[in-house]
Amino acid sequence: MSAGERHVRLEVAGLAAGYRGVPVLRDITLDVRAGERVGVVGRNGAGKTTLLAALIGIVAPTRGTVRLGGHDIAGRPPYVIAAHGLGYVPQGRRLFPRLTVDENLRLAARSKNLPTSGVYDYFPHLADRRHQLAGTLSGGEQQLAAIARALAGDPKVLLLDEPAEGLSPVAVEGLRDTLLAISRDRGVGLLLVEQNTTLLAATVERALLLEKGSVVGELTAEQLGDEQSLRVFLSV
Ligand SMILES: Nc1ncnc2c1ncn2[C@@H]1O[C@H](COP(=O)(O)OP(=O)(O)OP(=O)(O)O)[C@@H](O)[C@H]1O
Repeated sequence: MSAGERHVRLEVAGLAAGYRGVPVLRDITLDVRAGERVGVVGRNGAGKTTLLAALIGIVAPTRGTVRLGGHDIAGRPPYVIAAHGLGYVPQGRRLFPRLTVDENLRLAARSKNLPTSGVYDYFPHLADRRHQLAGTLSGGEQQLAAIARALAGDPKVLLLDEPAEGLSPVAVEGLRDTLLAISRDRGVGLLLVEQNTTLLAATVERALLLEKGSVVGELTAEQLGDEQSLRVFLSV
């Protein structure tokens, strides 16, 4: 890997997408630098999940460009986009419940022939449970396993869809520490869709405000630290 590839930036311009001809994303432009932690906030139905789905190739963009490390990946199949270095932690985790933690990770690592061992450095608790069926883990453990699985594919930028959903405050703290460590140590950029204001405020450096499929503003770290005004933006 060249030094350039280690510092991969996600650049999105004029992205539009929808479902069966109904537009949802209208004109999305955003940028995530190497190691940068960016949030995406917005009310229910604003298009947050659709944005991540369009970036990873699950929903086909109808317009715009998505560049990762200079490669245009818009509209490519998800496995090609993942191979370029975009990782995805979907809402609801979507682990294979009847496979072990380790089997889940090895599936993700296989396409790149990567070892999974280094990933466990960030998840010592999971290392102890690597031979346990993923479906038998607690909610917090499953969330960490879903992130570990994405990390096993060696992403340069990681998309996360509401990882704090359903987690206890203690589990959210663990999640925060893990995300900060991944971004700091590996230079992985994060694009975090999240309604949990505690996790957002503690994790991201800025957040894009999505409304009706467009980015209408940006919240600074200072605004993110003010949970009360953040709740107003999210109307939660
Ligand atoms: N599979 C789908 N088929 C058709 N329409 C969809 C589909 N998924 C989402 N939509 C519609 O797209 C719009 C944006 O939904 P999306 O799930 O991206 O929003 P969101 O901001 O992630 O919302 P939430 O916070 O509730 O998860 C909504 O109007 C939704 O009804």
